Amino acid sequence: MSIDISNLTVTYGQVDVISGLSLTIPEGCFFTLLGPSGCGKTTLLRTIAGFVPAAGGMISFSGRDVTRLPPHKRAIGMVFQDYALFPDKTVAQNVAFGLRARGEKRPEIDRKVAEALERVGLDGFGGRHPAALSGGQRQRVALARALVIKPQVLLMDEPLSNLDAKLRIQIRETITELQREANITTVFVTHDQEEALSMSDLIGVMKDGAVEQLGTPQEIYAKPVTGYVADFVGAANRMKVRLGAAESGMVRAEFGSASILARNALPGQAAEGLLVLRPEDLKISAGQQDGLQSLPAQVRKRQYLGSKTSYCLDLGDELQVVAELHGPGHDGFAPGDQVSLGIDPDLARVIAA
Ligand SMILES: Nc1ncnc2c1ncn2[C@@H]1O[C@H](COP(=O)(O)OP(=O)(O)OP(=O)(O)O)[C@@H](O)[C@H]1O
Repeated sequence: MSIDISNLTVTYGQVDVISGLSLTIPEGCFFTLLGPSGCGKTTLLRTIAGFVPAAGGMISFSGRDVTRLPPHKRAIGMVFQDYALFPDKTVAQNVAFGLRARGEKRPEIDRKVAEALERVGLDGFGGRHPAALSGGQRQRVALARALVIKPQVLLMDEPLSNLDAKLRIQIRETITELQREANITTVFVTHDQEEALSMSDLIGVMKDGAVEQLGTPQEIYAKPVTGYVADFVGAANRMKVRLGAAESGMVRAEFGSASILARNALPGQAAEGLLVLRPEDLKISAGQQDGLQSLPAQVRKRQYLGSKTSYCLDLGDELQVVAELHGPGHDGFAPGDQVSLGIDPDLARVIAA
């Protein structure tokens, strides 16, 4: 099923939380809504599910208008942050719930429940109650319950947030494996950029009830179109720059008394822009580096992080950037050192200010 959202408006009281949002999620896609608390991710997900009514616009699943349908008629499976299991039912009864509601027969239910539990790695746990399970196991039960009804669309609202870091990575893998196996169109809500980047086919970065940028994880990370996206996904140095002459996709970005060539990712002609430099794309050396543009800099602070070292560098004119070095000798510079900051013009981008 593809999901088509067109001109959607969602209102709480008098306030439009989502206004005129349009979005297409292709069939089989693992789609993530990523954004900070309060940007409207959950509201959009719950509107797709049918728990929150649309005040305007249309939602359709592969061409079928579902805007006015209640959740149980939308063929969706849903997984919540707090698991939402029935505490007085066993694991097997929890997973069987949707099949029972559909009036399926006992042997068929037992077979499907056993198969679903096996797929999420909970073979033999059917007789336990949720209270006798760990958080990760509970979320696996919730996943089995959502998938056992063979939904056309899987909707997940921060399903990993209550789990510790190690479990989160394990369940992340379980979810993506099951999603790929069933090729089920999935909408996943998170505020965690690592989850979004590692799991998704497509990410919609949300801000104030709108999708600010839609793209693959690689596009969102390497080619953010606004400062908001650059800042929210990964760390980024952002600098207001004046723009000099543009030439074949490149533009001269001027700041303080220095300037560099950078990729021009601005939609039109502009006098100003925002230069975005990822810390890991910057190089530091004692002298000029081949093929890179060099700026004189002084090490202000150094933070040793084991696999890498993060340096805060003064560029003069009260400008600072953070550069991260990896590989042998990454901690080889000290505060006060005069260095050369190397910038690859292809990895420096100017976007709208
Ligand atoms: N039932 C409600 N009544 C009124 N306002 C609401 C209601 N639910 C959410 N809101 C408001 O709508 C906006 C979007 O909330 P939503 O829960 O969709 O954001 P979110 O991005 O999912 O945030 P979080 O990550 O914190 O869950 C917020 O400003 C929130 O305060």
